[in-house]
Amino acid sequence: MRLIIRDNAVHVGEYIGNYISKRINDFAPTPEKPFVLGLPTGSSPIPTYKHLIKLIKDGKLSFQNVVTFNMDEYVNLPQDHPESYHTFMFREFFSHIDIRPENVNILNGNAKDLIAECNAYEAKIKAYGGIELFLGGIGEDGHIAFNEPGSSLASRTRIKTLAYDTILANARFFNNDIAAVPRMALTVGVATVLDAREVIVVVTGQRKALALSKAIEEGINHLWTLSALQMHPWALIVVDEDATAELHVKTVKYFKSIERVQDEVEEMHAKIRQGGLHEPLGSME
Ligand SMILES: N[C@@H]1[C@@H](O)[C@H](O)[C@@H](COP(=O)(O)O)O[C@@H]1O
Repeated sequence: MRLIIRDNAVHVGEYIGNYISKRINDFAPTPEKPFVLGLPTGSSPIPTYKHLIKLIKDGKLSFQNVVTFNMDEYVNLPQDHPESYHTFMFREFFSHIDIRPENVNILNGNAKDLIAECNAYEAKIKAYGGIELFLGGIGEDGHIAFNEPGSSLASRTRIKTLAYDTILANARFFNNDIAAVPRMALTVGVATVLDAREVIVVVTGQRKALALSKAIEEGINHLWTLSALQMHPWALIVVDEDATAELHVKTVKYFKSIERVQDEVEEMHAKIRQGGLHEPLGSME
């Protein structure tokens, strides 16, 4: 695992946006071989979406041959509700870029058969040959997607009851009315995320600092589901200075020191990928 630290949330967004852009451009996707990208909602990825939109508008990147799978969606919230993740994704990202609508995949929280919906989502990801890069965010309790504390680390796409902490945290999007926040969501599982060939997680703000330290300085634990990333061979967490507040100075210094050789390692892997080898060599760190 690598940890990249930037001054603030905007610089985090620029870093991740540039990183994703380079990965897509190096992959050179085509309609037959699209780049499959997993995406999150939440306020943390907004600077990344803003930067990707800029790169696309500047002609440096295209989403014509990118297929996306979103992480989660509320259950029983109308698709056109201002706080549905469908609405969020089109408002913050998709309606500003050149993605084909048929390449956008978001779980349908209003499906008649929610279990069939989740199983079909997993099957569709598999049919595309898996996710190349999954971008994620975390909740204050360390959840990734909606994999709340106690989620199985082997979990797949399924229905989840939201933790009270998450309902409280998300009430800000529903006029601070706790009763208006959906109680359930459909979410990809921890194992669905770990199956991606590469995972990048954005963590910004001091309110995420405890979750970050639990996830990277302690052992793998289902109470902090982000910690499962320790099992992934190609994981990157990009954070701002505020999010490092609970980390040991030694941890911060270590990750800053290994960033110095990162460009060299990246170049080497880009060459390998261009040579047709899509499996990373060993692990990133
Ligand atoms: N299901 C989403 C998560 O995928 C997201 O990571 C989290 C953080 O949101 P924010 O970035 O606004 O703190 O919100 C929700 O719980």
